[in-house]
Amino acid sequence: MSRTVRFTKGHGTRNDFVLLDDRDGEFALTAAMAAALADRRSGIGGDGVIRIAPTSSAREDEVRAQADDAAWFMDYRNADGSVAEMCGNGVRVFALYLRREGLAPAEGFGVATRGGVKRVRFGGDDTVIVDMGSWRYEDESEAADGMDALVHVDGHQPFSALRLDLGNPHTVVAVPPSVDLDELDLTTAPQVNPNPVAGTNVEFVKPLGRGHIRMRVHERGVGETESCGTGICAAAIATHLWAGDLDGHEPWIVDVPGGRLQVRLLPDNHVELSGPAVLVADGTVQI
Ligand SMILES: N[C@@H](CCC[C@H](N)C(=O)O)C(=O)O
Repeated sequence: MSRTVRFTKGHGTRNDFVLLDDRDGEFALTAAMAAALADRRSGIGGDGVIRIAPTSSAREDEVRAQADDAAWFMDYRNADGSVAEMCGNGVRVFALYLRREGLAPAEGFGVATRGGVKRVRFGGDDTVIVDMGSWRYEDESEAADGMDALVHVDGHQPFSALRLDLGNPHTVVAVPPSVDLDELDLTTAPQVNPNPVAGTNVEFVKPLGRGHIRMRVHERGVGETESCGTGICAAAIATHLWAGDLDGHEPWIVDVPGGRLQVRLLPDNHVELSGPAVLVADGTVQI
């Protein structure tokens, strides 16, 4: 059965999403539906597709359990249709949509995700600030010297990297001074060792100055994107760990091809992401 659904196209530093308004919790976002909508030629186009649904209507028990803290669930799928636990840019666009529609308090609120409840608030000029929760090492025992993986990109010696969990998996590469970040071929997925069973997002980082880095990212389930909020947080955390104590130099500034975001490292391993979100267009689509 096909149905007509309201959609909004939005982006956060050019990491773009198709938002589907399912405020009554009436349909499921399938892999095929997400991939078709995200297709840039035959669909609407996006790095991901987000269904906006009441948390109480979620199929997953762990998500429904968040309903007391977060009325709305960000049901996220990558452009290839795969499910992701969390999306740092997506949650900011999602929050802006809820505010515009009057579905959530303008002063801030919790958003339910597969990676737990994320608290959002608004700055000026459609800046959305999100407490991404607490990060952890993928494997703390392996990460003693700040590196616990190797990443292979065509034409280069393997790069050392650190695996971090921001709700979703990340592998952050410290790009050596001899390698030009812009020259890396990210048209195919970098090979990561140890091989991550559930896949990983891979961030390539260069320092620009104290508390300031530049990053490119290859997203799991998408390919190279112009920005990735969880990846930006992972990159700032990894660089902070590699650099040692940089107290007094927060927030971190992270430049990506799609723009600039800020990251604050908070107590209890919490990390806060802040940057612009934009709602571009509204329409309806048959699904
Ligand atoms: N673009 C997102 C991350 C989206 C999910 C990711 N591709 C995954 O599969 O984990 C962000 O802004 O964080």
